[in-house]
Amino acid sequence: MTGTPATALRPQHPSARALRGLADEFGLDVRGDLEHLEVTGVTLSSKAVRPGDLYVGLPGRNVHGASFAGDATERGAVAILTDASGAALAAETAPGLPVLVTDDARAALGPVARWIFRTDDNAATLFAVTGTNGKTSVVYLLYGILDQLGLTAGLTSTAERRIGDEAVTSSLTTPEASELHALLARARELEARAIGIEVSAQALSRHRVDGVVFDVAGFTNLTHDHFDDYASFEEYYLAKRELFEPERSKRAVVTVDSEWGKRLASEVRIPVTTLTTDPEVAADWRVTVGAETATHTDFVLEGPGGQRLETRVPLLGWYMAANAALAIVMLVESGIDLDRIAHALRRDGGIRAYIPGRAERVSGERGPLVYIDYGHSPDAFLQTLGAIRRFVEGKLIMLFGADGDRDTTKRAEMGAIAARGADVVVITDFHPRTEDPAAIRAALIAGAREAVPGREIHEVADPRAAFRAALALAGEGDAILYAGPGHEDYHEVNGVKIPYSARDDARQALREAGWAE
Ligand SMILES: CC(=O)N[C@H]1[C@@H](OP(=O)(O)OP(=O)(O)OC[C@H]2O[C@@H](n3ccc(=O)[nH]c3=O)[C@H](O)[C@@H]2O)O[C@H](CO)[C@@H](O)[C@@H]1O[C@H](C)C(=O)N[C@@H](C)C(=O)N[C@H](CCC(=O)O)C(=O)O
Ligand SMILES: Nc1ncnc2c1ncn2[C@@H]1O[C@H](COP(=O)(O)OP(=O)(O)OP(=O)(O)O)[C@@H](O)[C@H]1O
Repeated sequence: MTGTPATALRPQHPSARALRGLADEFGLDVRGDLEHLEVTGVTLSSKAVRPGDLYVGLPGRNVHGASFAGDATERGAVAILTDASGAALAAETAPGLPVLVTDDARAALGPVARWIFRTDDNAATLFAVTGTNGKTSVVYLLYGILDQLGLTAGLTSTAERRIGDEAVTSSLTTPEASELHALLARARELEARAIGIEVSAQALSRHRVDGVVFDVAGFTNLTHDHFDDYASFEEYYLAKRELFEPERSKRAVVTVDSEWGKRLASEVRIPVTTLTTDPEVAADWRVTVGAETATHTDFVLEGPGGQRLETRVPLLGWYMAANAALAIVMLVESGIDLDRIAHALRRDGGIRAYIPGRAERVSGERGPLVYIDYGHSPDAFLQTLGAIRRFVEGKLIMLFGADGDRDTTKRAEMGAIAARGADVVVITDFHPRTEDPAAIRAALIAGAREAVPGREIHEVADPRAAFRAALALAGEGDAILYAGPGHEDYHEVNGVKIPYSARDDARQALREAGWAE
């Protein structure tokens, strides 16, 4: 893959630091003259280099970053930090560029970025959220509630990075460390009071949140996903548990609905508060889900010392109540009074939050309900289908595909869950990348047929045509769940990102069908 885009949030008034100071601070081996050189930023993508940056050349899966040292120099890099093999490459591609050498440049990136962007001076409360599903939702819920409390907030998610009104599109769920520290520095300039950060297992395994200590870390759940990166549930769990080490987070809020959550709560070495939606499970905080409708979910949150809050989240499904409750308990653990939160939510008639492409309703008042969702794991399918079933009495049609070049072991289960939970299944293409799309569809169909042999299944390769096929099968009182594309605006085939917004296309198809103006 390519590097991070040039559209990261970065400080607009960075203060320069002497490059010699950096070399001394980290005991780096120096090749070249650092005299009078100053550094104002750092990035690991040559394409994102700005004048005054340190370019960090990392060995990647595809290529060694140091081979782009020439590109970085042309864009104004003052030096390169890399490993020994990178130093040799840089000497060829950018002769004259000072080289700082370290054993493991990826591991050095976080602390180096922290030093350059001076993010040890950080006034914002930092929230981290991990888990297989619900991370994006929780950071948007944190952001929404903080806004209702009148506090300038920020977030980094799979969809976007945002500080107040300033936002850029994300390419990774968790930014690389240089991008993360740049964002924290920008947050300081904008006087943000709190930031919610989605932390993936891959980010923990790949040093992306190094150099940051979170005030409160939250855990949602752990279910089948990413078995291309982790060999087993155990490995995947251990990668996530890393977030709750004392070096990374000060306090934890753990949802203990799952066995993994219970185990995590028993293993962490930082103060931990627990939360559950399960009446059979003991926990510090309890969520009781009330009415679940097409537009909102009501819940009551009860905690230690008789603390109680009754509110509503403008999103679909019991799990959004669980996500909202996790966000609220994380805020309480950061020192905000539950009464203050309750007052703001009462004033506004509930939580105000918009989460792009998470069970987002694109249909209007007439015709079938249409939801576009980002769910791409078996458990996300199960939960979202279950949530829609609660209030839809008509036919439920599920449209989806599966990622190419990603965990292939989940495909049969995705097909099976769709066949069990929906009345009609429509299989289409979803980012086939370098795989044969027909083979991906076949694996999904095989899983669906094995689970429910008589289920009505349609196979339509093109997503636009597939959505129209699903719509043609639906009428008033029915619902379509289109899972996978969520907020995304492209479809990836053979390394090429073809523009495609499922949300825009679905709205267009609803107009064509006469269901919308
Ligand atoms: C496995 C993995 O995490 N790979 C990440 C890694 O790529 P890589 O090691 O293969 O890098 P490479 O393409 O060989 O390039 C090597 C170096 O050269 C640099 N380069 C490359 C080209 C160029 O023109 N200029 C340049 O500077 C790159 O920035 C990189 O530092 O470094 C790249 C630069 O930051 C990332 O874009 C890339 O993420 C890829 C796209 C990815 O798919 N990552 C997934 C697995 C991931 O991290 N997912 C999680 C979880 C998602 C979820 O929960 O669903 C996430 O947090 O996003
Ligand atoms: N608490 C939850 N439990 C189970 N499923 C959930 C939960 N929250 C959300 N989901 C499902 O997972 C989908 C993805 O949600 P969300 O984007 O918040 O998760 P995520 O952890 O950020 O995933 P990703 O890292 O892939 O972006 C939702 O659209 C919904 O189908």
